[in-house]
Amino acid sequence: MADENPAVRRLSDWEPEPLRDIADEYGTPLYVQDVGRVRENAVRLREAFPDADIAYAVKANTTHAVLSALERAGIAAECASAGEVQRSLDAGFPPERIRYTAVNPPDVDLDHVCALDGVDELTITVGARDTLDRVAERGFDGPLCVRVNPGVGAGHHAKVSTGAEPKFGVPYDRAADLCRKAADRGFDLVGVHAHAGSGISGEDLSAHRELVARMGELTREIADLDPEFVAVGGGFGVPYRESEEPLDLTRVAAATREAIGETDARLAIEPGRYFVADAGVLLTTVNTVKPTPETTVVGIDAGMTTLLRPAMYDAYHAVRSLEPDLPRKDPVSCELSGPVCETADVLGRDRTLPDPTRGDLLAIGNAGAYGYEMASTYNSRPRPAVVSLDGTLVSLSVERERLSNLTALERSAGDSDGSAVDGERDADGGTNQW
Ligand SMILES: Cc1ncc(COP(=O)(O)O)c(C=O)c1O
Ligand SMILES: N[C@@H](CCCC[NH3+])C(=O)O
Repeated sequence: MADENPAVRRLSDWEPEPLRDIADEYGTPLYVQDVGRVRENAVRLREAFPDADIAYAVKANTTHAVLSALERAGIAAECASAGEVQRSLDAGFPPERIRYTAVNPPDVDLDHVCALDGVDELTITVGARDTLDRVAERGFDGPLCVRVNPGVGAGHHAKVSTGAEPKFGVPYDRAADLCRKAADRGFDLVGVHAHAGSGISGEDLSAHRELVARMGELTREIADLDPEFVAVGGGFGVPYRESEEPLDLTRVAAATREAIGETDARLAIEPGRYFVADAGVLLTTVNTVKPTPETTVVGIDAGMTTLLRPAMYDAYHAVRSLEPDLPRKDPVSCELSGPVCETADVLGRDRTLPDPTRGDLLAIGNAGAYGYEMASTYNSRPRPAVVSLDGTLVSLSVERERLSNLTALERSAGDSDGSAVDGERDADGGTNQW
């Protein structure tokens, strides 16, 4: 019998017909996110970490459908900005299930979060003494967590290895002191937090173990402060290549429990990618086929502004034609090039496609995490639409951006009628972002 909740959903596992119908109806480029698969990923995380507090790192995919599904599944929300906090509240997360991990937070973010109804139930994680002072200035007296720089980083690329970057968290050997000072100042110190980086593979868990061991040690050092939880971040990788094996979550959980050692604090984890990556595909249409001496260039309507990961991290995403098996000529090796005027605008090199032809529909795999979230409007390219899939239910989650949206915020000198517009300084000198 087929496994009802397999550890990975590969691009080849997606049924082509429903995706073709969705592309016909909504056009391309288009992200399709299967909310049912997001729930399955949540179930496997729960089974592997039955005693842990599990949060979803919202930055991976903030679509309302994803957030509300995870809220209903009882998962918490880990947020990197006031915008993510607001989206989580809008999706129904109660403040007590929201953790705001503030990294060099702009004033507007702290102003917004600290003025929210129920802010005294929401946990703010601070990674600098300055941030502690700034939340105190705003009267925050809710649950507080200290982000620690564990000095151990990991991840699929140097640009996503955070654990040893000075930007993130209080240096490990000063963390206990900051926790004590916070408690002395009357803060409700509920936990400590660290995150090694993103895309940790099962092949080498040594960095993860080391980070967890250090956090266990720190938790014992401040045991007299009674921390409720020790958060060891997210970063669980997913297989992007069809040949890669999925992460063995049970093994990761066992390694985590062993490394953390004795503590009364609850373990907390906050994966992002793991919940959503294999639940999403990006659909794109071939618009140009150009044989060259080096390769066949296959021009598509998605590019680095739609899916930034290949340009930014040299990330690999599987590609597949969704065309029916017509009699086609031999498969060809090709380069998938986007419409953006940048050399980096290539979503895949040395890929084999069956006789690519103008109008073909292609699917790009594992696009559910950090896909739409990192889309931009560079080259004045409107961002794509997002459709959610839940069983047989298909619904539009995010409308396709239009050219008129791109210019909607523009002002010309002399346009102003003297009234305040968003982005101008308001009366007390702040900039209004809401
Ligand atoms: C603090 C923090 N927590 C969690 C995550 C989620 O990482 P991932 O999506 O790799 O699980 C990130 C992103 O790397 C992060 O910065
Ligand atoms: N955006 C990165 C991962 C997240 C890093 C955030 N700390 C990626 O697409 O792999």
